[in-house]
Amino acid sequence: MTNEDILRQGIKGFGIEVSDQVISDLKTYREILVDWNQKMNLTGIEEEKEVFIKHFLDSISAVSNGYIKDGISLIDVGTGAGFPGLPLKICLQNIKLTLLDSLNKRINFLQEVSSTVNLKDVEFIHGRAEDFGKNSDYREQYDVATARAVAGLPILMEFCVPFVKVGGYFVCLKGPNANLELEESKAAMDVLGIEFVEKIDIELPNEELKHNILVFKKIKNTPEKYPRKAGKPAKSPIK
Ligand SMILES: C[S@@+](CC[C@H](N)C(=O)[O-])C[C@H]1O[C@@H](n2cnc3c(N)ncnc32)[C@H](O)[C@@H]1O
Repeated sequence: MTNEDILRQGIKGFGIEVSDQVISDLKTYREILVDWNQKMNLTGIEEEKEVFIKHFLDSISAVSNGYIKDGISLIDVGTGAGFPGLPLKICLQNIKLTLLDSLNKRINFLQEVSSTVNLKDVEFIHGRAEDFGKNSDYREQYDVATARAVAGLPILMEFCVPFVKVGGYFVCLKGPNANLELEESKAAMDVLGIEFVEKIDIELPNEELKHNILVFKKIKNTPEKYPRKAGKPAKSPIK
């Protein structure tokens, strides 16, 4: 199977129609990623097949069970080189996407990819989740918040949940320790106003490591006190 076949079939396996344009846009994304990675640290992997599976298919797997779909508003917190937000947007072009990261160089990269592949309705924010989660233009404005590889779960909840509307979802991509992290996050869930919905096991082609998606539903408004000031959630996670 060619790398392109792996990508195409993988996306179809998550229930998404794949046009030639989507494949071509993802290939362009990888080329810009490899190019900019020579000048700044964006990713540890560059090889085409690895990027397709570990970055693109892993990101797109977040559509599983339908919480992320065309037309919703989504904020990707600590998006780095755009994962999972940007591959999701390339596949589902009517998502209203906000990409947030505290490193400005990464934001410049994301703008370059988005304009090259002609994405509409993407907002780029250079800043910390703790600051923007207090800003009324962003607070409780999103159908879904996502995050991958940003922080331990209780910290991540404090970063992400303030952005989600009541009735919306926090969809979090996690590795093999998801169950343990979930156990450690009970207090944060209570305080921030979410309930656990489900853990989805994800299988990716040629991948031995288990990936999980944890889904939480927002059931009440997050108290004004949260998120606490920048640095505080990581220093003393809610317990
Ligand atoms: C390990 S990278 C992961 C990037 C991407 N989500 C991925 O899966 O490849 C973590 C990213 O989170 C960002 N980050 C960490 N803490 C943050 C915060 N409090 N607010 C915003 N971004 C943050 C970092 O700048 C970095 O780009």
